[in-house]
Amino acid sequence: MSDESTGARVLIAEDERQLALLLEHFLAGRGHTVSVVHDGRAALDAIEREPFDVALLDVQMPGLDGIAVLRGARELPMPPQVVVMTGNGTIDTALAAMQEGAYDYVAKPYRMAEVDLLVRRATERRRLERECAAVAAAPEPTIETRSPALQDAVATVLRVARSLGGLLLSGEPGTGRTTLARLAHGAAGGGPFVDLDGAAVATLGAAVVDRRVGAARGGGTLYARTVDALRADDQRRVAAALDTQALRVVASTARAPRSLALDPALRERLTTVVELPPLRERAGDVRALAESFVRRYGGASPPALSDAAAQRLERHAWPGNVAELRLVIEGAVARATAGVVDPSHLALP
Ligand SMILES: Nc1ncnc2c1ncn2[C@@H]1O[C@H](COP(=O)(O)OP(=O)(O)OP(=O)(O)O)[C@@H](O)[C@H]1O
Repeated sequence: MSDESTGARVLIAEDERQLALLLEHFLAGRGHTVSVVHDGRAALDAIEREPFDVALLDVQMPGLDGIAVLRGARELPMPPQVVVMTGNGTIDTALAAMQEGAYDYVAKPYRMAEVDLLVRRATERRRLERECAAVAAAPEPTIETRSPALQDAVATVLRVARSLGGLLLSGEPGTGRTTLARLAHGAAGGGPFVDLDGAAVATLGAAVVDRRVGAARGGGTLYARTVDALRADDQRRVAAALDTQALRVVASTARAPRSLALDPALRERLTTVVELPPLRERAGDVRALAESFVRRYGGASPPALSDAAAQRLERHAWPGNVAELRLVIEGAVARATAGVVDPSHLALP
């Protein structure tokens, strides 16, 4: 990792070659290690290959634009801090980029001193982020549940986690598929956890599949979320990797296994199938999870969950499952007065 004294690893993605050259010279002169690419696809490739601290992305580039590169980068476990360079002075693109997780933006024409300051600040942010990630990596992902069906699902996942091979998690969004995939990975102990979002491959390009599969080699876990959105040939690539590379594939889908149309090569290699029941079918879980989230978000002296609020929560259908419940409780805790969460604090339809 770079710090102030050794400089940062900086990627410049800029299609105006003269400008890219100027930036490169300037930043190298400030002690940074600089790589330059001239289009979005090359930028994303570079970010996937090398752990840059900061990426300066031009918004308008051939192929993928800066925002698409930013999106792709944000999928990686430790993305660089992104500074977006807007060409036409429109603030809208810059704001959109910030919403997508960019660190900051700079409008052309800019002064080199501005870029210098931004790169230094972004590097500092990146250093802090790394330190936080190291701490956050410690707590185990947890599934709290009183539902026998979900308890069985967790037990099955833990049982098969140590062996390499394929696991299919079927459940509505927010039921804990990602959490279970991480649990399986943690139980297996070791190797990287690599996220491949089937729904994002269309934007990121098919090469991303090979790269993510490659990254999970050697005992790692490939989490193929929304696996049914992968094209058939990409599904076959994942299937082939299961035969030839030492990795674990955890695939997830919102579809029920019987209505899931997968390429047969992949389907037959996902030998363990686990169904996660939706929250509305898990008696007792709504209240127990709500109380757990109140404690989690309530700080030093968390409010109490009133009976009326618990009953209101239990009447809701939870289309977004636990993820939705978590957000509702987070908001309610912030709004709670007099140490009690009551129905008026719940933002429910
Ligand atoms: N049974 C559970 N106990 C505690 N926390 C849970 C449980 N199920 C889910 N969560 C939490 O709810 C949130 C959503 O879970 P998760 O991301 O695993 O769901 P998902 O099915 O992968 O949904 P998505 O694909 O939309 O992310 C996470 O913050 C997770 O920690």
